[in-house]
Amino acid sequence: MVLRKKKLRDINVSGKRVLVRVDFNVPIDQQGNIEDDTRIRASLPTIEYLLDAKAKVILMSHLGRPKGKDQKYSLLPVAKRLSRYLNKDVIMAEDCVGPGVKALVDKMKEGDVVLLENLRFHKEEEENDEGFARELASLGEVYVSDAFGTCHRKHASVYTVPKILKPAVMGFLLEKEISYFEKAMVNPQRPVVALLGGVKVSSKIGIIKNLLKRVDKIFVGGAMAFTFIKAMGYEVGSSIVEESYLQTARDIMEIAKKLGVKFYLPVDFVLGKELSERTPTKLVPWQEIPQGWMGLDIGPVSVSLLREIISDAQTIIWNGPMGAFELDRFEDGTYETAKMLANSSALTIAGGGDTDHAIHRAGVYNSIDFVSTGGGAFLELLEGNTLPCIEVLDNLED
Ligand SMILES: Nc1ncnc2c1ncn2[C@@H]1O[C@H](COP(=O)(O)OP(=O)(O)O)[C@@H](O)[C@H]1O
Ligand SMILES: O=C(OP(=O)(O)O)[C@H](O)COP(=O)(O)O
Repeated sequence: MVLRKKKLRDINVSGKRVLVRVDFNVPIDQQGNIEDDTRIRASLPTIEYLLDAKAKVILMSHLGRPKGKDQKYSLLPVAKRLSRYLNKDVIMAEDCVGPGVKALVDKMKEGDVVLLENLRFHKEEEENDEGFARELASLGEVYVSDAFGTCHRKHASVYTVPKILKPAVMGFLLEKEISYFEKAMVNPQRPVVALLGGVKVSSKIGIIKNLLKRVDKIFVGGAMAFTFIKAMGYEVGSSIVEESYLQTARDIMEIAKKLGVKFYLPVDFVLGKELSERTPTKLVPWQEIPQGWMGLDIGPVSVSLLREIISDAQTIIWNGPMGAFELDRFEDGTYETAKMLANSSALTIAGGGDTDHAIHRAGVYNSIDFVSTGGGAFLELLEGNTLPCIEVLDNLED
């Protein structure tokens, strides 16, 4: 992955219709209130730059996974929020393609902002339909990609439009995501420490294997730890275990040893009888989990161990909660991890949908160097995969 030679600052956008693919896929509650607008704020530098440069800004995004035109998934609440941040009108288009939209963008003036309606109201978006991509492309004179969270999807607006509409460049958010990722994974300051959590070894196996090649130390917490502990022959009570991954877990520990990567597991756990707020709890060392109890968070000694592990780190990468943090009784391990990163002088990078959520809830979002706006896209990068929509931009002729 390379940062393309031609950047947003290098092209002339003054007076031009600039079609910007953003990821405004934000959580919205039943009453239409935006629960977390991080992704909207993350694209403000690109939008504000374009407005300062006197462009006509046409924004497009998907929201959720609607089946057809379901107004529950309208981007109208996003237009209202954006309007507050920009302190100017954001004109909500009735659709994202069609004669009405064409007429609307044709009469835009410099400094106008139009938000197209949810791209996924048309199945052609996810089908990566070329005709649909051409219709979208015809709305602009310049293309800017700022939708990092969607870059792992080969969808029309983010994968095919940049092949049609030139010049096509990355927005500032995309550049920032890539440059932080490269600082952590390609040319990192060492020692590099990876902290992993979450539930399934099966879904993180590619990430663990890729990280083993790149980091100096790795700590595996969350429910994943129990597959490793069981693989070593210990009792884990009714904790979540992936029985079919026990050998994989042994292989991973063996690879770590061969590569000289220090591999750590939690040394104590907060247990519950069940995954519920009302369950009784118990704190035990890792080798003493009784029958009928499940590990739902890492304990305080594990938190101290983590503090020790990261004490000399120059780079820390975190993905996956250390426990079932959605329940108050099992939130401490995850929140302490978040706070530790926030207080560390290392370069700290985190990502993943639940990890992002946990960092917000721990109240330390602004103290971590970089929290990726991508869930799936960030995980793909951690796994060592390239993102198709970034590759498209990398491969364009300047
Ligand atoms: N010990 C545990 N038992 C049950 N669930 C756990 C445990 N540890 C972590 N989790 C759960 O893991 C989930 C997040 O995992 P994951 O999806 O891998 O994270 P991310 O979205 O950040 O990549 C959370 O819902 C959390 O409750
Ligand atoms: O929120 C997103 O992905 P994420 O939940 O993995 O971060 C992106 O907007 C992509 O959405 P999708 O997973 O419905 O294709």
